[in-house]
Amino acid sequence: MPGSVDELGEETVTTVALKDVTKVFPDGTIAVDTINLDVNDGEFMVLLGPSGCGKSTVLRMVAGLEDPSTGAVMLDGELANDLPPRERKIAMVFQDFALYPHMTVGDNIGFPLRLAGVEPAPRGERIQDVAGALGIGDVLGRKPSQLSGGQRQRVAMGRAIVRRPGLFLMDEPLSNLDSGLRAELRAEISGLTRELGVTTIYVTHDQAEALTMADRVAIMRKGVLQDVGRPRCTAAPPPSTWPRSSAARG
Ligand SMILES: Nc1ncnc2c1ncn2[C@@H]1O[C@H](COP(=O)(O)OP(=O)(O)OP(=O)(O)O)[C@@H](O)[C@H]1O
Repeated sequence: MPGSVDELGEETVTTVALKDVTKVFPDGTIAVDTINLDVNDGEFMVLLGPSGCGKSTVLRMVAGLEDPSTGAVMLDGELANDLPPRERKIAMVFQDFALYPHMTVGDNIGFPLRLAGVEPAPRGERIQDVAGALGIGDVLGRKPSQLSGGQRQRVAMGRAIVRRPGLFLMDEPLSNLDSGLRAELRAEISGLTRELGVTTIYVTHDQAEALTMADRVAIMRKGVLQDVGRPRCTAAPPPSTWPRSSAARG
């Protein structure tokens, strides 16, 4: 099944399926144990669990930064286990986002477009659009060192979405920010990804973050997927009250 086509005419990925995916590191650590998970087109899926439960390893396998030991990573219905990261057409934002310090904000955001050979005029327009949507349109001429932490994180997001990816992976992107800013950016991220219709997998250990942002939450513990479900619309319930699937383990 083909993915969608981005505005540069390239195919992008919009669905992910993990089939019996296990990751055992060379030292014997079982980081991920027989996980099955489908992420649908346009869905905001949150992977939630305590530190060390294997969330990042799942994300890294989807990105192609780790190979599964066994099982299949499917992108748009096709086996992607052997596909190198840059051929996966996926955008990523990590906790330790790295901006290019010598470039302005505008050049940082526009860098993926420059690499793709997009002409300066349409590139500038697209940078303006993305920066406007992220509320950083007035700092495009600054260097990253002249920005606040929240602004830097917005630039990293802008750089990731500027090519309108079909799939967006985020690993604890807000964990270095203070709580007020985290709440603000949470709303922005979920609003923006929905507006763009981009399929998103978002990793966090923060339950409030998961419940406020997710279409569905996948709860992990000790490498095992314990449950997948929709957060309630009303006040956030504690995890113990969540309906448990018959397949739940551990
Ligand atoms: N390269 C590696 N070699 C050996 N063990 C590893 C390696 N990378 C991760 N692990 C182990 O795999 C397990 C899962 O790690 P992972 O980073 O996926 O967890 P996490 O849920 O994302 O944690 P955190 O929220 O702290 O980032 C942990 O026990 C970790 O120590």
